[in-house]
Amino acid sequence: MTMKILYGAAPEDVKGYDTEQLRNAFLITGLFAADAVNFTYTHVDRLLLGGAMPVTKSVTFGSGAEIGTPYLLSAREMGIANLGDTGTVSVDGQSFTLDNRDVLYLGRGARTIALASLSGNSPARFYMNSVPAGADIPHRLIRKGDSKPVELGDISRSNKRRLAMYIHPEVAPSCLLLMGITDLAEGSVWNTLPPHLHERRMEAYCYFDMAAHDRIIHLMGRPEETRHLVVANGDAVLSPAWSIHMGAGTGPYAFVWGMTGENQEYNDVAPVAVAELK
Ligand SMILES: O=C(O)C(=O)C[C@H](O)C(=O)CO
Ligand SMILES: [Zn+2]
Repeated sequence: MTMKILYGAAPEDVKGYDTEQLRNAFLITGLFAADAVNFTYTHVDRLLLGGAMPVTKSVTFGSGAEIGTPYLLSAREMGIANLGDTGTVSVDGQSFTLDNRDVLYLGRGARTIALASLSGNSPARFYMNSVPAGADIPHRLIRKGDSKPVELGDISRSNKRRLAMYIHPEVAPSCLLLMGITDLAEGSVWNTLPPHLHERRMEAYCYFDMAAHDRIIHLMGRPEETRHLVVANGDAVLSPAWSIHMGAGTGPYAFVWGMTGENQEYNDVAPVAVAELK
């Protein structure tokens, strides 16, 4: 298991960042390496995010040595989304089978977590978000069919998409983690219109189901001074509370969004008109 640390950055820092500094601070790559578990610990609301792609063997994690607790989830909850083919997650002897776009909620107190693919030829790709938790909530598998769909956008504006809420008070409660998956309609390229800020929550996106040659142009920053990140398949971006987020792809894509902060009010956002962006 690897654990990289990101400290985050303030808007004033970003004013002077070149491309490499911006990417180092906000872009997380290499999450899905074969037979590895790669985590990034961020000081942005202490969101921990990670990826694992078991191919020839199962991979295990759960030690809290890196974060100063007996187990990684001694004081945390976690969402695990399967972005690949079928796989299993075994938690302290309890086994869950996750098909593509199923999400497993792990409550505080889980100790040893083993991840495996049904077939190494078409592996599972487990994407994980974890945040500090203040209560014990039972582990729960949320299948794609159990998620709450929300239709957004308009095909004539190239931004039609279906957002599916998984870890959300109306679907599967958690302490402060929110997690869902947004799929773009065929021919649509734009996500998250209108762009917005949510001062009370940070967010992370993981873009997936992209062709190797495609890229997402992910927009971030203060509305009056935006920046962009060029993002490849399987990469994640951090969106601090002060940053807008939206993006467009050069081909088909989907993304997992995860949030944490003061509340779980999905609609507690301040939209920004596109015409106000600079
Ligand atoms: O396409 C969208 O719109 C989204 O998926 C938006 C994210 O869910 C989001 O930014 C939530 O705050
Ligand atoms: Zn948002």
